[in-house]
Amino acid sequence: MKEVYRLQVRNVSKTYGNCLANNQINLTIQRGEIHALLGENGAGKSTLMKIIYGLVRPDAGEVFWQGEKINLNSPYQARMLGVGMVFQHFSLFESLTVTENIALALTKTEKWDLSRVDRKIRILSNEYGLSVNPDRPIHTLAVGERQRVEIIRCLFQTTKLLILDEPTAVLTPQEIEKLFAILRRIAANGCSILFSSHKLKEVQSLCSHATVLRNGAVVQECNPQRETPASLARMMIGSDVLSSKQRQYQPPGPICLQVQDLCLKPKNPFGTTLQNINLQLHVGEIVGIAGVAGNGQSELLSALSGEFICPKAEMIMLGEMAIARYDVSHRRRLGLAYAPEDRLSKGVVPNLSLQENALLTTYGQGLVRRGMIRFPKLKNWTVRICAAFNVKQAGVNSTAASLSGGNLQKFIMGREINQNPAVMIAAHPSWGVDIKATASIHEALIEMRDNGAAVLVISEDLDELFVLCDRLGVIYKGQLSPLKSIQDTNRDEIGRLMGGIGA
Ligand SMILES: Nc1ncnc2c1ncn2[C@@H]1O[C@H](COP(=O)(O)OP(=O)(O)OP(=O)(O)O)[C@@H](O)[C@H]1O
Repeated sequence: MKEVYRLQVRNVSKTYGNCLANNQINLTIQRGEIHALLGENGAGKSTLMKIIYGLVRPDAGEVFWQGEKINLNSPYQARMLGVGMVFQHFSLFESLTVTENIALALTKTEKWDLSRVDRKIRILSNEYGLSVNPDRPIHTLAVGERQRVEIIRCLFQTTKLLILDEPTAVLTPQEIEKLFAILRRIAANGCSILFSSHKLKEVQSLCSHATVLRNGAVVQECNPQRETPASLARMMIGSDVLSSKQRQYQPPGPICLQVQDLCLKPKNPFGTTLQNINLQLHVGEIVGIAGVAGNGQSELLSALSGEFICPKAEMIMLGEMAIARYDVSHRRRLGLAYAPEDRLSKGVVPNLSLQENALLTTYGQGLVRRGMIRFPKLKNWTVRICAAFNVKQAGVNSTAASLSGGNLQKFIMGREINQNPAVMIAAHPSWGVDIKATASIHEALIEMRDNGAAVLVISEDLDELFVLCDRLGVIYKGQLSPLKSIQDTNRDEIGRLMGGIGA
C-alpha cells in the first residue's frame, strides 16, 4: 500500500492588513521526514507554522492530515492529532511554574496529576540533556531556559508532527547536539518534524527536505544536504550574501566600562548569585561573554543596564563615573545603550507603534523639546532605523507585535546602534535574524567598535562570539572566567568552561 503523507497544505494564503504573509503555499510533509522551512525574516514561516498548528486561520486554502481534509480551529485540536509546536516567542505563562505550564498543554487522553507531570519532566530533562527545574516560575527563567521548557513541553506528548520555530536560537552548541540526536531518534520512529532555523549548517545536518519561502510564496524545494549554506542563502534572499566586514586588529584604547568585585544576590529565589565579577571593557573593543543560560547572564545584564541597582556605586564605572546606583535612564543619558535578552517583554512594548517604541529609549536624541514630542523628527528617526537595518514593516505606526521575530530584533538593534553610544551592551544580538541581517548587525557592531565605542556581547552562540569578539570570557554559576584574547582560546576551551570544566 502506498504510504500517505503526514500533512499537506494546498494553496494556503493569509493576509494581515496590506501584508500578504502567505501566498498560495503548497507543502507536503512525509511520515518521519525532517522538513526545513526556510526564508529570510518576514518571509512567512511562522505564519504558516501557526496555521498548521491551528493558531491562525488561513484566508484561503486547505490543510490535509494523512489524506483527510481538516479544519483546525484551535491548537487543542492540533494537539489531539498529535501535533506539537515550539514557538519562537515563547508561549508560557510567566507566573506559573514549569510543571504547571506543561500540565496546561496536555491533552486529556491520559490522566495527569501535577506530581506525575513533575516526575516525567525530570526524566525527560535528564534523558534529553535539557536541564530544567520543574518548580521554577517561568518569570524567573532566562530565555535559553525558557526555550528548554518549550521543547520539553512539546516532546512530552507529540507523536506525529513536531513544529519547531527557531528552537535552537538561544541554545548552546552542546544542547543543540543533544536536541538533534533526540529529533533524529523520534523521526526514525515515524514522527514528522517541520523545522525552521536561520542557522543553515544546522538545517543541513538535520533536514532531508527543505521548502524555501520568499515574500510569502514558495520559491523552491530542495534537499539541503546537497546544497551549501551559500546556495541556500541565495534561494532565500534571491542574491548572494556578502560576508561580514573583516575585523582589523586595533590596539585597545583606555578602559571605558569597568565592573569591580560585583557581588549580587538575585531578586528572585531561583536566580544566580553573581560572585566577584571583574571585567574591563576598553574603547574600541568587543568583549563577549559566553555561557549556558541561567548561569548569571540575566543578573549581570540587569546590573549593567540599571534594571538592578547595585549596593555600591563603584561596582560599575563608566569612564571615571561610578554608575552602579544610577537607574536605566540615567545610564542611557551617559552613553550606555542596551539591547536586552527578551525582546518582546523588555525590548519593546508590543502594543505600541514602532515610533513610540523608538522614542522609549531614544528620547535623548533631540526627539523631545520642552516636554513635547517632535513627531516629524521621531518619524524620520524611525524610518531611518528601519531603512538602515532593513526592517520589514507596514509603516512607523504599525505595532511592534506585528513584526516578525527577526524584524523585531533588527529594529531593536538598529534603535540602539543608531544612537552611537559610548558603550553598547547586547544580549543575543542576532537572535532569530536571517543570514543577511546577521551579517549587517555584525558589521554595524564592528563599525561601532572601529569608531571608538566599546561593545559587550552576551550570547550562547559561539559562532557569533568568535566572529565578533576581540576577547572572550565565560560565565558559570555566577562567576566570570578571566577574559582571553580570541587568538589565545578556541571553541573547545570555551565549551569546557561553559560546562564548568576547568573553571
Ligand atoms: N499579527 C500580525 N499582524 C500584522 N502583521 C503580521 C502579523 N503576524 C505576522 N505579520 C507579518 O507577516 C509577515 C510574515 O511574518 P512571519 O512572522 O510569518 O515571518 P517569518 O518568516 O516567520 O519571519 P522571522 O524569520 O523573522 O521569524 C511579516 O511581514 C509580518 O510583519
